[in-house]
Amino acid sequence: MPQPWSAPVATAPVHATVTVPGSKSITNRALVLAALSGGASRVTGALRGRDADLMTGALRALGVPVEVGGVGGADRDTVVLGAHSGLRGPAVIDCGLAGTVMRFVPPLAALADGEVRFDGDPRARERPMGTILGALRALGAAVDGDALPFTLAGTGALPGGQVTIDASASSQFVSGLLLSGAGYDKGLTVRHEGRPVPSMPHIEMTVAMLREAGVAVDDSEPDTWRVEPGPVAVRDWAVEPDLSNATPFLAAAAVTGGEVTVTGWPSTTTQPGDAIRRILSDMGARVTLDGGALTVRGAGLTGIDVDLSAEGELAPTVAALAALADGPSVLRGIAHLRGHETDRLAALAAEVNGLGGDVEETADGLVIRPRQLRGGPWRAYADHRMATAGAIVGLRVEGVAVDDIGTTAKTLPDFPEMWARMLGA
Ligand SMILES: O=C(O)C1=C[C@@H](OP(=O)(O)O)[C@@H](O)[C@H](O)C1
Ligand SMILES: C=C(OP(=O)(O)O)C(=O)O
Repeated sequence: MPQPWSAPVATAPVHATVTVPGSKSITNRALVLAALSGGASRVTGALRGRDADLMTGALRALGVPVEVGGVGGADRDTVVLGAHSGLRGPAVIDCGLAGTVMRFVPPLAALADGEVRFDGDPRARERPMGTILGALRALGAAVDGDALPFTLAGTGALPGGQVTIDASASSQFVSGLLLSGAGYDKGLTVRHEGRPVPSMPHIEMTVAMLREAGVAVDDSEPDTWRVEPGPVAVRDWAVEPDLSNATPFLAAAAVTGGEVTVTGWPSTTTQPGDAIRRILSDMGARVTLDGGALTVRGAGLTGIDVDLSAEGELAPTVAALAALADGPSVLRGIAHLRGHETDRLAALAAEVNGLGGDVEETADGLVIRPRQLRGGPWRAYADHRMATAGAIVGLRVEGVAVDDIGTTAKTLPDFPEMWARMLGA
């Protein structure tokens, strides 16, 4: 186990300008679509982090030529994909703990010729997979399990057609199927039946990027998505900064009464992280977006009653803010967080309460009553967002020690250095 990381306390209001790396969600969609196109393409502004490395590793394993860092490594945030004449096995895919790899690559591998074996981190074996593997079987694929590890025996083509799933545990079941659906003989119609699908902006991101790649998608009927069969256009992709990963830095302004600007904020986006503007403003911060610069000025911090079903990724940041606010908060609509990198509802409650807090789990969220917190250990549970939530709390509570800050490398590889720079260290 690495040494615990002593979260730095902000001894003064934080004033900083921060640039965050590329969006995990956009990077990994762009990589899948680029691989499906079969042509040579570039992804610029790409995330360089574990989840993106796992995705490039998966594509390479399936026979796609991939150069990370541009040709010859000259451009750090560029991924160059070479032309290829089809995906092929045998291959072994390491999904790590990346939802985007474990849910986006099997539908792609269903088009490969040969056997593809999938596995991941110990916790990845517990994350929900049965829905998407069942859907692939219904669409004609031979898959031998309902969770990691499993093997998919590809024949180079998939009949496709119509499938009904319950995607209430993860929007990634829908996104994963849609991303590769144009490659199936009959295309693909996915119908959702069950409790509401979480993280809908992520499905909108999938649909928008498919259309940008020339794929015809019909999403006019609620809970139904139709992807027509056809080619995926060969094109280059430019990745937006990761807005969810910007939120711990913006939170630093809110909890210290400081001012933090994040550069490159898109004026329109499908990223759910954009909702931090509304959330921080509802909690009392002043939020302005001016020419791509998003600035948060802290001015008191009130509690909030918020449904995060569309932007569950923000729950750890919002929970950390709420623990430091001056009134109680309720976070709702996030039962599906129990299937994330860790059970985030249990983890947030355990870690804040471990510092003397008062957090109660509900069926679909958290009730957070701010208390005077004391220093102590903060477990990250191999979850990048649990680690950054600990860092936020540590700005105001002396002696918070995050057991594994390195886990931020999933999507924010330089987090400790970025945090120190923000604090002027
Ligand atoms: O499609 C995506 O890129 C993602 C979808 C969401 O998953 P869930 O719907 O499982 O929450 C989100 O939480 C995850 O971080 C990324
Ligand atoms: C849930 C998350 O990740 P994953 O893509 O692994 O599902 C997340 O990043 O908050």
